[in-house]
Amino acid sequence: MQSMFAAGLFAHQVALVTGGGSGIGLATARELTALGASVAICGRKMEKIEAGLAALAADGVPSERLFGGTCDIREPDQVAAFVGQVIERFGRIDVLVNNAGGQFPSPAETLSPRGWEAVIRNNLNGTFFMTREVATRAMIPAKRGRIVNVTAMVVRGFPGMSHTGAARAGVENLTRSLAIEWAAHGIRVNAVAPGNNIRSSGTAQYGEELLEVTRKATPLKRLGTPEEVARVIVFLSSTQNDFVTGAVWGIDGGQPLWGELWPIPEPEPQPEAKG
Ligand SMILES: CCC/C=C/C(=O)SCCNC(=O)CCNC(=O)[C@H](O)C(C)(C)COP(=O)([O-])OP(=O)([O-])OC[C@H]1O[C@@H](n2cnc3c(N)ncnc32)[C@H](O)[C@@H]1OP(=O)([O-])[O-]
Ligand SMILES: NC(=O)C1=CN([C@@H]2O[C@H](COP(=O)(O)OP(=O)(O)OC[C@H]3O[C@@H](n4cnc5c(N)ncnc54)[C@H](OP(=O)(O)O)[C@@H]3O)[C@@H](O)[C@H]2O)C=CC1
Repeated sequence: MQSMFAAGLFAHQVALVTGGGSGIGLATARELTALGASVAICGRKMEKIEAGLAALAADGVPSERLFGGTCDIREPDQVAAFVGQVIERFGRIDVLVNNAGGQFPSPAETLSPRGWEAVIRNNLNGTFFMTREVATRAMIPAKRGRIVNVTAMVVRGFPGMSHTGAARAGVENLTRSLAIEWAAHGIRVNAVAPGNNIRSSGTAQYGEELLEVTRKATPLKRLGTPEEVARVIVFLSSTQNDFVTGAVWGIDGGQPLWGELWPIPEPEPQPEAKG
Protein backbone atom coordinates (compact mmCIF):
# COMPACT_ATOMS: atom_id res chain seq x y z
CA MET A 1 0.00 0.00 0.00
CA GLN A 2 1.49 3.40 -0.99
CA SER A 3 1.60 5.94 1.86
CA MET A 4 1.96 9.73 1.95
CA PHE A 5 3.87 9.33 5.24
CA ALA A 6 7.54 8.46 5.74
CA ALA A 7 8.29 4.77 6.18
CA GLY A 8 8.79 3.83 9.84
CA LEU A 9 7.11 7.03 11.12
CA PHE A 10 5.43 5.04 13.92
CA ALA A 11 8.17 2.45 14.52
CA HIS A 12 8.31 1.33 18.20
CA GLN A 13 5.05 3.18 18.91
CA VAL A 14 1.82 1.65 20.16
CA ALA A 15 -1.64 2.78 19.05
CA LEU A 16 -5.03 1.82 20.45
CA VAL A 17 -7.84 2.23 17.91
CA THR A 18 -11.38 1.76 19.22
CA GLY A 19 -13.81 0.32 16.67
CA GLY A 20 -10.71 -0.82 14.77
CA GLY A 21 -12.39 -3.90 13.35
CA SER A 22 -14.25 -2.09 10.57
CA GLY A 23 -14.52 1.01 8.41
CA ILE A 24 -12.55 4.12 9.35
CA GLY A 25 -11.02 2.43 12.42
CA LEU A 26 -9.67 -0.48 10.39
CA ALA A 27 -8.34 1.86 7.68
CA THR A 28 -6.52 3.80 10.44
CA ALA A 29 -5.10 0.62 11.96
CA ARG A 30 -3.85 -0.45 8.50
CA GLU A 31 -2.08 2.87 7.86
CA LEU A 32 -0.53 2.92 11.36
CA THR A 33 0.74 -0.66 11.14
CA ALA A 34 2.09 -0.02 7.62
CA LEU A 35 4.13 2.81 9.19
CA GLY A 36 5.56 0.49 11.85
CA ALA A 37 3.19 0.84 14.81
CA SER A 38 1.96 -1.96 17.02
CA VAL A 39 -1.82 -1.67 17.14
CA ALA A 40 -4.55 -2.78 19.53
CA ILE A 41 -8.15 -2.76 18.30
CA CYS A 42 -11.39 -3.25 20.21
CA GLY A 43 -15.13 -3.37 19.63
CA ARG A 44 -18.24 -5.02 21.04
CA LYS A 45 -18.26 -7.99 18.64
CA MET A 46 -15.35 -10.45 18.57
CA GLU A 47 -16.10 -11.54 14.98
CA LYS A 48 -15.52 -7.95 13.78
CA ILE A 49 -12.23 -7.78 15.71
CA GLU A 50 -11.13 -11.14 14.32
CA ALA A 51 -11.92 -9.93 10.77
CA GLY A 52 -9.90 -6.75 11.42
CA LEU A 53 -6.92 -8.69 12.78
CA ALA A 54 -7.10 -11.04 9.78
CA ALA A 55 -7.04 -8.06 7.38
CA LEU A 56 -3.98 -6.63 9.15
CA ALA A 57 -2.24 -10.01 9.11
CA ALA A 58 -3.01 -10.28 5.38
CA ASP A 59 -1.23 -6.91 4.94
CA GLY A 60 1.85 -8.66 6.33
CA VAL A 61 1.81 -7.21 9.87
CA PRO A 62 3.53 -9.72 12.21
CA SER A 63 1.30 -11.09 14.98
CA GLU A 64 3.59 -9.67 17.71
CA ARG A 65 2.52 -6.17 16.60
CA LEU A 66 -1.22 -6.93 16.78
CA PHE A 67 -3.69 -7.23 19.63
CA GLY A 68 -7.48 -7.25 19.69
CA GLY A 69 -10.33 -7.93 22.07
CA THR A 70 -13.88 -7.08 23.00
CA CYS A 71 -14.56 -3.91 24.95
CA ASP A 72 -17.77 -1.90 25.12
CA ILE A 73 -16.49 1.66 25.57
CA ARG A 74 -19.72 2.55 27.45
CA GLU A 75 -18.65 0.30 30.35
CA PRO A 76 -15.83 1.71 32.53
CA ASP A 77 -14.93 -1.74 33.89
CA GLN A 78 -14.50 -3.16 30.38
CA VAL A 79 -12.46 -0.11 29.36
CA ALA A 80 -10.16 -0.53 32.38
CA ALA A 81 -9.72 -4.24 31.66
CA PHE A 82 -8.92 -3.71 27.96
CA VAL A 83 -6.47 -0.86 28.54
CA GLY A 84 -4.78 -3.05 31.17
CA GLN A 85 -4.42 -5.87 28.62
CA VAL A 86 -2.91 -3.51 26.02
CA ILE A 87 -0.36 -2.16 28.53
CA GLU A 88 0.48 -5.69 29.65
CA ARG A 89 0.97 -6.77 26.02
CA PHE A 90 2.90 -3.77 24.64
CA GLY A 91 4.11 -1.88 27.75
CA ARG A 92 3.00 1.55 26.51
CA ILE A 93 0.34 3.47 24.54
CA ASP A 94 1.53 6.42 22.43
CA VAL A 95 -1.57 7.02 20.31
CA LEU A 96 -5.26 6.69 21.16
CA VAL A 97 -7.80 6.94 18.33
CA ASN A 98 -11.33 7.19 19.76
CA ASN A 99 -13.10 6.06 16.62
CA ALA A 100 -15.84 3.79 18.02
CA GLY A 101 -19.28 5.32 17.93
CA GLY A 102 -22.53 5.55 16.10
CA GLN A 103 -26.23 6.27 16.34
CA PHE A 104 -29.55 5.76 14.56
CA PRO A 105 -31.85 8.23 12.80
CA SER A 106 -34.83 9.47 14.84
CA PRO A 107 -36.90 12.66 14.96
CA ALA A 108 -36.21 14.35 18.33
CA GLU A 109 -39.89 14.36 19.34
CA THR A 110 -40.20 10.56 19.27
CA LEU A 111 -36.79 9.67 20.70
CA SER A 112 -37.17 7.60 23.92
CA PRO A 113 -35.10 8.51 26.98
CA ARG A 114 -33.20 5.22 26.59
CA GLY A 115 -32.59 5.93 22.91
CA TRP A 116 -31.15 9.36 23.77
CA GLU A 117 -29.00 7.87 26.53
CA ALA A 118 -27.77 5.03 24.28
CA VAL A 119 -26.29 7.49 21.81
CA ILE A 120 -24.86 9.88 24.42
CA ARG A 121 -23.26 6.94 26.22
CA ASN A 122 -21.89 5.48 23.00
CA ASN A 123 -20.25 8.64 21.74
CA LEU A 124 -19.64 11.07 24.63
CA ASN A 125 -19.36 8.87 27.74
CA GLY A 126 -17.45 6.09 25.94
CA THR A 127 -14.91 8.53 24.53
CA PHE A 128 -14.35 10.08 27.96
CA PHE A 129 -13.98 6.73 29.77
CA MET A 130 -11.42 5.44 27.25
CA THR A 131 -9.52 8.74 27.09
CA ARG A 132 -9.12 9.10 30.85
CA GLU A 133 -8.12 5.47 31.30
CA VAL A 134 -5.39 5.63 28.65
CA ALA A 135 -4.18 9.06 29.81
CA THR A 136 -3.93 8.21 33.51
CA ARG A 137 -2.42 4.74 33.07
CA ALA A 138 -0.11 5.22 30.08
CA MET A 139 0.26 8.77 28.75
CA ILE A 140 0.47 10.99 31.86
CA PRO A 141 3.07 8.72 33.55
CA ALA A 142 5.10 8.66 30.29
CA LYS A 143 4.66 12.43 29.75
CA ARG A 144 3.77 11.88 26.08
CA GLY A 145 0.81 10.91 23.92
CA ARG A 146 -1.49 11.88 21.08
CA ILE A 147 -5.23 11.44 21.23
CA VAL A 148 -7.48 11.75 18.18
CA ASN A 149 -11.25 11.76 18.66
CA VAL A 150 -13.39 10.89 15.65
CA THR A 151 -16.58 12.98 15.82
CA ALA A 152 -18.89 14.00 12.96
CA MET A 153 -19.53 17.17 11.00
CA VAL A 154 -21.97 18.91 13.38
CA VAL A 155 -21.25 22.60 12.79
CA ARG A 156 -24.75 23.01 11.31
CA GLY A 157 -26.39 20.82 13.98
CA PHE A 158 -27.55 17.32 13.05
CA PRO A 159 -31.28 17.51 12.28
CA GLY A 160 -32.79 14.00 12.33
CA MET A 161 -30.01 12.77 14.65
CA SER A 162 -29.96 15.43 17.38
CA HIS A 163 -28.64 12.93 19.96
CA THR A 164 -25.44 12.34 18.01
CA GLY A 165 -25.09 16.05 17.18
CA ALA A 166 -25.16 16.86 20.91
CA ALA A 167 -22.78 14.02 21.79
CA ARG A 168 -20.25 14.90 19.06
CA ALA A 169 -20.34 18.60 19.97
CA GLY A 170 -19.62 17.44 23.54
CA VAL A 171 -16.61 15.45 22.34
CA GLU A 172 -15.33 18.47 20.40
CA ASN A 173 -15.51 20.59 23.54
CA LEU A 174 -13.89 17.80 25.58
CA THR A 175 -11.09 17.80 22.98
CA ARG A 176 -10.42 21.49 23.63
CA SER A 177 -10.62 21.17 27.45
CA LEU A 178 -8.22 18.20 27.60
CA ALA A 179 -5.83 19.80 25.11
CA ILE A 180 -5.34 22.54 27.71
CA GLU A 181 -5.46 20.39 30.87
CA TRP A 182 -2.98 17.85 29.53
CA ALA A 183 -0.61 20.14 27.61
CA ALA A 184 1.67 20.07 30.65
CA HIS A 185 1.82 16.27 30.41
CA GLY A 186 3.03 16.34 26.78
CA ILE A 187 -0.32 15.07 25.49
CA ARG A 188 -1.88 16.47 22.29
CA VAL A 189 -5.64 16.12 21.88
CA ASN A 190 -7.33 16.72 18.52
CA ALA A 191 -10.51 15.68 16.74
CA VAL A 192 -11.36 14.64 13.18
CA ALA A 193 -14.88 15.37 11.97
CA PRO A 194 -15.92 13.33 8.92
CA GLY A 195 -18.86 14.63 6.92
CA ASN A 196 -21.86 12.29 6.65
CA ASN A 197 -20.51 11.52 3.17
CA ILE A 198 -17.92 8.79 3.76
CA ARG A 199 -18.71 5.47 2.07
CA SER A 200 -18.02 2.91 4.81
CA SER A 201 -19.40 -0.11 6.66
CA GLY A 202 -21.09 2.47 8.93
CA THR A 203 -22.93 4.51 6.30
CA ALA A 204 -23.94 1.31 4.42
CA GLN A 205 -26.74 0.94 7.01
CA TYR A 206 -28.28 4.22 5.82
CA GLY A 207 -28.73 2.94 2.25
CA GLU A 208 -27.68 4.12 -1.21
CA GLU A 209 -30.56 6.60 -1.53
CA LEU A 210 -29.43 8.61 1.47
CA LEU A 211 -25.79 8.40 0.41
CA GLU A 212 -26.82 9.87 -2.94
CA VAL A 213 -28.55 12.77 -1.12
CA THR A 214 -25.38 13.45 0.81
CA ARG A 215 -23.17 13.08 -2.31
CA LYS A 216 -25.27 15.71 -4.08
CA ALA A 217 -24.88 17.96 -1.03
CA THR A 218 -21.09 17.78 -1.40
CA PRO A 219 -19.35 20.38 -3.60
CA LEU A 220 -16.78 17.78 -4.72
CA LYS A 221 -19.73 15.62 -5.94
CA ARG A 222 -18.34 12.34 -4.67
CA LEU A 223 -18.24 10.38 -1.43
CA GLY A 224 -15.10 10.16 0.70
CA THR A 225 -13.37 6.92 1.69
CA PRO A 226 -12.32 5.49 5.08
CA GLU A 227 -8.70 5.68 3.85
CA GLU A 228 -9.00 9.45 3.26
CA VAL A 229 -10.30 9.93 6.82
CA ALA A 230 -7.59 7.63 8.16
CA ARG A 231 -4.87 9.78 6.60
CA VAL A 232 -6.09 12.86 8.54
CA ILE A 233 -6.22 10.81 11.75
CA VAL A 234 -2.67 9.51 11.17
CA PHE A 235 -1.43 13.04 10.36
CA LEU A 236 -2.72 14.18 13.78
CA SER A 237 -1.32 11.06 15.51
CA SER A 238 2.26 11.80 14.50
CA THR A 239 4.89 13.60 16.58
CA GLN A 240 5.61 15.57 13.38
CA ASN A 241 2.48 17.60 14.23
CA ASP A 242 3.15 18.22 17.90
CA PHE A 243 2.27 21.93 17.67
CA VAL A 244 -1.32 21.05 16.72
CA THR A 245 -3.59 20.56 19.73
CA GLY A 246 -7.23 21.30 20.55
CA ALA A 247 -8.09 21.38 16.84
CA VAL A 248 -11.12 19.92 15.08
CA TRP A 249 -10.25 18.95 11.49
CA GLY A 250 -13.13 18.52 9.09
CA ILE A 251 -12.92 16.06 6.20
CA ASP A 252 -16.09 16.40 4.18
CA GLY A 253 -15.47 17.52 0.58
CA GLY A 254 -16.69 21.01 1.53
CA GLN A 255 -20.12 19.70 2.56
CA PRO A 256 -20.84 22.12 5.46
CA LEU A 257 -20.71 24.97 2.95
CA TRP A 258 -23.46 23.43 0.77
CA GLY A 259 -27.33 23.33 1.04
CA GLU A 260 -29.68 20.72 2.60
CA LEU A 261 -27.84 17.96 4.48
CA TRP A 262 -30.59 15.71 5.79
CA PRO A 263 -34.13 15.22 4.43
CA ILE A 264 -36.57 16.69 6.98
CA PRO A 265 -39.99 18.23 6.27
CA GLU A 266 -39.85 21.82 4.97
CA PRO A 267 -40.62 24.11 7.97
CA GLU A 268 -44.04 25.89 7.89
CA PRO A 269 -43.84 29.63 7.07
CA GLN A 270 -44.10 31.66 10.28
CA PRO A 271 -46.21 34.82 10.70
CA GLU A 272 -44.26 38.07 10.41
CA ALA A 273 -43.49 39.96 13.63
CA LYS A 274 -45.78 42.91 14.41
CA GLY A 275 -43.41 45.76 15.04
C1 LIG B 1 -25.26 9.30 7.24
C2 LIG B 1 -25.09 9.68 8.70
C3 LIG B 1 -23.69 10.05 9.12
C4 LIG B 1 -23.16 9.26 10.20
C5 LIG B 1 -22.56 8.10 9.91
C6 LIG B 1 -22.05 7.23 10.94
O1 LIG B 1 -21.98 7.52 12.10
S1 LIG B 1 -21.52 5.76 10.37
C7 LIG B 1 -21.32 4.72 11.82
C8 LIG B 1 -22.57 3.99 12.08
N1 LIG B 1 -22.30 2.89 13.00
C9 LIG B 1 -23.10 2.72 14.02
O2 LIG B 1 -24.03 3.45 14.25
C10 LIG B 1 -22.78 1.53 14.87
C11 LIG B 1 -22.97 1.78 16.33
N2 LIG B 1 -24.35 2.09 16.74
C12 LIG B 1 -25.11 1.32 17.56
O3 LIG B 1 -24.68 0.29 18.02
C13 LIG B 1 -26.50 1.81 17.97
O4 LIG B 1 -26.94 2.83 17.10
C14 LIG B 1 -26.57 2.34 19.42
C15 LIG B 1 -25.59 3.48 19.61
C16 LIG B 1 -27.95 2.85 19.71
C17 LIG B 1 -26.29 1.25 20.43
O5 LIG B 1 -27.25 0.24 20.29
P1 LIG B 1 -27.68 -0.77 21.47
O6 LIG B 1 -28.53 -1.81 20.85
O7 LIG B 1 -26.47 -1.20 22.23
O8 LIG B 1 -28.54 0.21 22.32
P2 LIG B 1 -28.91 0.13 23.85
O9 LIG B 1 -29.35 -1.27 24.19
O10 LIG B 1 -27.82 0.73 24.69
O11 LIG B 1 -30.16 1.12 23.90
C18 LIG B 1 -31.31 0.79 23.26
C19 LIG B 1 -32.15 2.04 23.09
O12 LIG B 1 -31.71 2.66 21.90
C20 LIG B 1 -32.81 2.75 20.98
N3 LIG B 1 -32.43 2.32 19.65
C21 LIG B 1 -31.38 1.54 19.33
N4 LIG B 1 -31.35 1.38 17.98
C22 LIG B 1 -32.40 2.07 17.48
C23 LIG B 1 -32.88 2.30 16.16
N5 LIG B 1 -32.27 1.77 15.10
N6 LIG B 1 -33.98 3.07 16.01
C24 LIG B 1 -34.60 3.61 17.06
N7 LIG B 1 -34.19 3.43 18.34
C25 LIG B 1 -33.10 2.66 18.53
C26 LIG B 1 -33.90 1.85 21.46
O13 LIG B 1 -35.10 2.56 21.27
C27 LIG B 1 -33.60 1.60 22.93
O14 LIG B 1 -34.44 2.40 23.71
P3 LIG B 1 -35.90 1.82 24.26
O15 LIG B 1 -36.57 1.25 23.08
O16 LIG B 1 -35.53 0.77 25.26
O17 LIG B 1 -36.54 3.02 24.84
N1 LIG C 1 -18.84 7.02 7.74
C1 LIG C 1 -19.23 8.26 7.92
O1 LIG C 1 -19.68 8.95 6.96
C2 LIG C 1 -19.14 8.89 9.25
C3 LIG C 1 -18.64 8.23 10.36
N2 LIG C 1 -18.56 8.87 11.55
C4 LIG C 1 -18.02 8.21 12.72
O2 LIG C 1 -16.79 7.58 12.41
C5 LIG C 1 -16.62 6.44 13.28
C6 LIG C 1 -16.35 5.22 12.44
O3 LIG C 1 -17.48 4.95 11.62
P1 LIG C 1 -17.49 3.95 10.38
O4 LIG C 1 -16.19 3.30 10.24
O5 LIG C 1 -18.06 4.69 9.26
O6 LIG C 1 -18.62 2.91 10.86
P2 LIG C 1 -18.56 1.46 11.56
O7 LIG C 1 -19.95 1.19 12.01
O8 LIG C 1 -17.89 0.49 10.67
O9 LIG C 1 -17.60 1.73 12.80
C7 LIG C 1 -18.00 1.82 14.12
C8 LIG C 1 -17.08 0.92 14.92
O10 LIG C 1 -17.24 1.24 16.28
C9 LIG C 1 -17.45 0.03 17.00
N3 LIG C 1 -18.32 0.39 18.13
C10 LIG C 1 -19.53 1.00 18.08
N4 LIG C 1 -20.01 1.17 19.32
C11 LIG C 1 -19.06 0.66 20.16
C12 LIG C 1 -18.98 0.53 21.57
N5 LIG C 1 -19.96 0.94 22.39
N6 LIG C 1 -17.85 -0.02 22.10
C13 LIG C 1 -16.84 -0.45 21.30
N7 LIG C 1 -16.88 -0.37 19.97
C14 LIG C 1 -17.99 0.17 19.41
C15 LIG C 1 -18.08 -0.95 16.02
O11 LIG C 1 -17.78 -2.31 16.32
P3 LIG C 1 -18.85 -3.24 17.13
O12 LIG C 1 -20.14 -3.15 16.39
O13 LIG C 1 -18.23 -4.61 17.11
O14 LIG C 1 -18.91 -2.69 18.50
C16 LIG C 1 -17.40 -0.56 14.72
O15 LIG C 1 -16.21 -1.28 14.54
C17 LIG C 1 -17.91 6.35 14.12
O16 LIG C 1 -17.73 7.01 15.34
C18 LIG C 1 -18.90 7.07 13.23
O17 LIG C 1 -20.03 7.49 13.93
C19 LIG C 1 -18.96 10.16 11.70
C20 LIG C 1 -19.48 10.85 10.65
C21 LIG C 1 -19.62 10.26 9.35
